[in-house]
Amino acid sequence: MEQGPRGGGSRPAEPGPCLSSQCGADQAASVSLLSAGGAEPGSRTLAVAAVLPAGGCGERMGVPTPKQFCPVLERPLISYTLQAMERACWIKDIIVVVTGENMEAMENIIKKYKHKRISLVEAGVTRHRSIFNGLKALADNQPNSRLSKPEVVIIHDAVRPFFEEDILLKVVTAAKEHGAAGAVRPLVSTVISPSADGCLDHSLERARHRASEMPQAFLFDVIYEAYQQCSDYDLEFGTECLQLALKYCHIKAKLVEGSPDLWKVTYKRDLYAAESIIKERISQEICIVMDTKENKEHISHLLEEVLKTELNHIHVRSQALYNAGSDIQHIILEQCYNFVCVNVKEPDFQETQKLMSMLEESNFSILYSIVVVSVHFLDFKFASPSQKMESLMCIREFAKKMKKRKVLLYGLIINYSQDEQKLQESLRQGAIIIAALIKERNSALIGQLLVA
Ligand SMILES: Nc1ccn([C@@H]2O[C@H](COP(=O)(O)OP(=O)(O)OP(=O)(O)O)[C@@H](O)[C@H]2O)c(=O)n1
Ligand SMILES: O=C(CO)[C@H](O)[C@H](O)COP(=O)(O)O
Repeated sequence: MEQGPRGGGSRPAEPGPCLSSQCGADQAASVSLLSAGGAEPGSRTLAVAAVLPAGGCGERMGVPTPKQFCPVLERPLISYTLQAMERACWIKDIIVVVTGENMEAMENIIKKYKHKRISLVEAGVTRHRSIFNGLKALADNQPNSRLSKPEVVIIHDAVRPFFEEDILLKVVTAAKEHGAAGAVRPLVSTVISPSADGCLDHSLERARHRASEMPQAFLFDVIYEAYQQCSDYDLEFGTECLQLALKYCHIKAKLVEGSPDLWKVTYKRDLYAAESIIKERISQEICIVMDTKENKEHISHLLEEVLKTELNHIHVRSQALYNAGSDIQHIILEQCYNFVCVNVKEPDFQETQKLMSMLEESNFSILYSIVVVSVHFLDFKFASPSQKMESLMCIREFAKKMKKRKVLLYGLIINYSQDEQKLQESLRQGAIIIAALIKERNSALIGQLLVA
């Protein structure tokens, strides 16, 4: 059964050229055609839409939830794909094709993560049938549709969350010129052909073949015509849209080399790989929140210096607590989801509490959990870490409360020794613990007090 498109977002008011990935979701709705050297001044704009098949059941994943809805860092996989697609503000409409039974779940995801420009269409029983349904929704003369036919359509699997705007631009530009285009990768394994008795018949020369990945893009009229003409056999068993354009419209697709991250999440191990990639990406920035920015001898600055040297692949910046409020939103918008809050004043937990209130007021990230490491100093020669721990026990309850608001809060006590060498050693140990907490984002460890 098919269903007409259900709008999940609003259409941009005025189409206009926009090539920056920074532009807002509602800003522009068309892309200037690119030459090899960049945007052609004065070139006319191109209406582009995208169809994302998301109507599969993920049999090979072997879990009850279809893989596109499986949580990765507590957020459904498909939300990452939509976020990546939305970054291309020149894509006018994004058609997500889902089964009737998952329609409501999809609507909730769109609402929760504030996805824009999305319309939902009901899936077919195979991937090709789902894509065809998505294309039908974009074709002319659809009753009660707010969608209009694009010149170029991108087709991209909902379960390929990692792609940059650059590859979208490349396939769209090539599709405009050649009629069809798709991302490809070198083969990892050699492809062999078995004979009926299960023995090797022949093997293909690996260097002469490519793995077909996504995204792909087509002149809309070409791919729509191909789907209208193709046989039931193609719709049932076909796996390659570029082949349909060749077979039915005699269009030879341009092949564009893509990045290794374009792979399709298929097996359970792919979910672990996806999680690692996302963790790696969001652990690249740390903001140290301290009570002062001036005194370079201050312990906060010593910690900042050690973090910079020990974690040299991570960008470390600092922010004075007294005026952090207005800047927190900005810091998160700049893709920083990690804060180290240095507590030097009494009572013990004051600075961290202040940072938490600021985070709450700033209506923080809806996309990723934020890690906050609450750092406390103590000279172990004069007081034992267990004494300090007692005074910091409130962190447990506080961490539980903040977890509900997508903040992962951990505590860290660092030995503030008068001995320069010992101090450097515990600061180094502290930096290693901070890096591990940020990298792992382990919710089982929230509210724990670690000692360096
Ligand atoms: N009837 C179908 C089947 C698949 N897809 C979508 O096509 C993409 C790529 O297909 P695939 O990886 O094969 O997904 P599944 O069919 O879900 O996986 P499996 O083959 O393991 O069951 C996925 O986003 C999937 O949701 C679809 O929209 N409609
Ligand atoms: O790579 C692709 C097209 O080039 C498709 O993602 C792939 O063929 C889908 O096939 P299947 O649904 O059987 O995994």
